[in-house]
Amino acid sequence: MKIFSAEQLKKADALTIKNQNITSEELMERAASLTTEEIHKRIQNAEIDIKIFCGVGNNGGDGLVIARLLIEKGYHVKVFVVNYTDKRSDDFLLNYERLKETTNDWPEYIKDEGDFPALSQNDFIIDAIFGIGLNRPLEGWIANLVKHINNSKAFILAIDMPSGLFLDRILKKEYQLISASFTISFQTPKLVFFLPQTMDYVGDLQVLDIGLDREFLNSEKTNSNLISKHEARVLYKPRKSNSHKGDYGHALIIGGSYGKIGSMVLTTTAALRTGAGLVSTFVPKCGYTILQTALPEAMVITDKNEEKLTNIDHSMDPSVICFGMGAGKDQMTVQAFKKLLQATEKPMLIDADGLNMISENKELLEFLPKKSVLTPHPKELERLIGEWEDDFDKLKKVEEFTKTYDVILVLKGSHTFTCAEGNIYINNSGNPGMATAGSGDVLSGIITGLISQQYEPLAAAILGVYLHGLSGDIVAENKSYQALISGDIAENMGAAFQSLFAD
Ligand SMILES: NC(=O)C1=CN([C@@H]2O[C@H](COP(=O)(O)OP(=O)(O)OC[C@H]3O[C@@H](n4cnc5c(N)ncnc54)[C@H](O)[C@@H]3O)[C@@H](O)[C@H]2O)[C@@H](O)CC1
Ligand SMILES: [K+]
Repeated sequence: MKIFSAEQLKKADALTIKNQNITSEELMERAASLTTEEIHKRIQNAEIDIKIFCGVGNNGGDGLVIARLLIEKGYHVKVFVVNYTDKRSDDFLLNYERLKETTNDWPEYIKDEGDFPALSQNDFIIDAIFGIGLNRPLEGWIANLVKHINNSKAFILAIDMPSGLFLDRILKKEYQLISASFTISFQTPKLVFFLPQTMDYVGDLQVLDIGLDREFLNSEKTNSNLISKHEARVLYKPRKSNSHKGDYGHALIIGGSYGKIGSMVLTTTAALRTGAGLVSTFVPKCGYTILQTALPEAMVITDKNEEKLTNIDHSMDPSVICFGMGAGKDQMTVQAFKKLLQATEKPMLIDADGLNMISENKELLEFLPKKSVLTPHPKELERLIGEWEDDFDKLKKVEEFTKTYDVILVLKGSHTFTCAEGNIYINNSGNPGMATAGSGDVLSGIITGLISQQYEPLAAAILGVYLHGLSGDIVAENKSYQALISGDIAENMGAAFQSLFAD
């Protein structure tokens, strides 16, 4: 699903109104009635106090329509108008009049701290103060109102987006914004819903299709995309019935050191479970028996050294090389890695200590094969590209890095971002149970397994990240977040592939 900027969303609204020959007020009614249906579905006529805070722009207008429709369904609703300016949008005014016609209980006005209502944690609060029209940080009594709402500990539903959040920048900590329990957003999600610094303010997310102009949504260019099942599915390449293992490539997985051979087992299992035709591993001698025992399907070649990699002499022509898991950073290993990079032309996958070695020996960067996939977690990324001011600055630096070295960066996190060629693909599968040792090793194996099967490295990264999350979701459903271990993610790749096409 494409992710648009505020300007693009406004353009989409305007085009929809024109092409569907409707008024902006009808579009607002549509968005708000779909939202009301969702609320009704969830709270099922519960006897709770619903308190709706409405701004005086169109986000407030949405709030007024939701209030009217909820009152018509018999809910107990109290509306507060957050009077941050004397100007009102036309659709706010129109719906203000309509609300008055529906109920004799006039909305209360909030003009300063003295007007703040008492809130209880049993209230159901709807935040319709600001949406995509916010143009400066919240200040004065409005900021205090947001603090008051957040402090209530009530359930907060944000309409379109939490008030105070910007779509294109991160505010300094001192500024207030609504910390929502749930956000219902219109048509397309917003980038800030997925950034580590802002995602917590959004709570659970639901995006409602409000029927904006299809033509615009399909043709408008954007560089951010959310990858859900539909987007992942189109990347999948079915297997021909007339095929043999040679068609699915030969993956060579290199890494491990004394005490860290387990990471190699995880990566190798994942590459096999993802469908690589052949998988060989290259490990220090101490890994031989472990890998041969754990994975009879894999071939094992060893370094001369017992405990670490010193000379990667493989004399093969693998379809893809994956390097770094558990490799350590010994100087001899750095030299072996350098030689490997110099001798490799095909895109590689580089993870863990492979990335750390590059960060500590920046001269290695110039030998990176083009289109290689690098999979750093946040600390590894920081070592690689340096510190960033905030998440937007990070994305800018990541873009520069991927363009300079012509590589694909997979930024691992609760929402993993795959970045290449100025584009961002945000993953929408996975769960907190996957924050566990070895989860990244499994991801490396999955992506390697896909590249081995002739997926383009970028497609392999996007699909691999999605399948990794999907497998984790399947495991968590059966085992809980706590009991999920990374080997389970590799073992359940079969269920993940099946689930990719199950609706
Ligand atoms: N345009 C449309 O057709 C639709 C719009 N919708 C809603 O409309 C929203 C956007 O509405 P608006 O563009 O009216 O903008 P908002 O309602 O988000 O903001 C209203 C106004 O607040 C003022 N403002 C901004 N920052 C402020 C601050 N820090 N302190 C005080 N005042 C400030 C600005 O003058 C701005 O125009 C969307 O988020 C969505 O909720 C939906 O109804 C769907 C259809
Ligand atoms: K809002």
